[in-house]
Amino acid sequence: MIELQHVTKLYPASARPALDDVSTEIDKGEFVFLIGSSGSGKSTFLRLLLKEDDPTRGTVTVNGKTLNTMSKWQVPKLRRTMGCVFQDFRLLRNRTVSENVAFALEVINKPHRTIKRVVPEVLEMVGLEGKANRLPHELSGGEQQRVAIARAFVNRPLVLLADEPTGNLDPETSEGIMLLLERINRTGTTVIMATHDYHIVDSMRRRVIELNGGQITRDQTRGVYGVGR
Ligand SMILES: Nc1ncnc2c1ncn2[C@@H]1O[C@H](COP(=O)(O)OP(=O)(O)OP(=O)(O)O)[C@@H](O)[C@H]1O
Repeated sequence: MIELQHVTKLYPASARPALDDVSTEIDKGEFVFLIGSSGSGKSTFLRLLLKEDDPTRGTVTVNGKTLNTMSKWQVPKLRRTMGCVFQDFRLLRNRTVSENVAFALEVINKPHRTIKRVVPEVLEMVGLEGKANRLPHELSGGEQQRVAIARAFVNRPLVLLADEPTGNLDPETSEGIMLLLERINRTGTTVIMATHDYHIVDSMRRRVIELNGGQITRDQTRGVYGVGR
């Protein structure tokens, strides 16, 4: 479902490639940890999957579509099949919890009656059913991340990309977030998560792809974070 073939990404004015001849495949329904030190290329990897950037060389395929040759007007359709979660939550500050989630459906023109039905369902799934009318600043960090996950998942994406989703959270709260991502993964959604959190990687024992200087140096099923931490 996701394939990178000999992908190299060189940013302008940088001597070293952010990704250097990366080839890998990720199947539907997999849960993959993307690990590696700061600057190893994890975010670049995720950005290429979203076509936020194009590779300098090589091809990126998502769900049977080659992104390199995809025209601009097709990009929103691609992104509709992918949900994203970030370390800093990125919620709309002046919108309530339910408005934040509803917004993801409004922008793709879902009918009002669908939005009214689906938003409470997904808020219940993430454990926020009593907090629909709160503003983001009235929530804890873990709760804000749950809203972000609800927003990313409400459209039932094929893939969920998470860039350090537990980076701002304490270990206990992180565990709750991981249980939620596991639950989403069990619905058949592919989850790709960039992380530095070795406790999480070691306890979950899922596929681990390690990047080092833009190259894949390890790809292990049921992997651990590794010795180099
Ligand atoms: N827009 C950009 N312009 C120039 N260089 C960039 C840009 N984005 C990233 N880079 C460089 O590409 C390399 C890979 O960066 P990337 O953000 O993908 O790493 P990362 O593994 O996600 O790091 P971190 O764990 O710190 O988030 C780094 O050397 C970085 O400086």
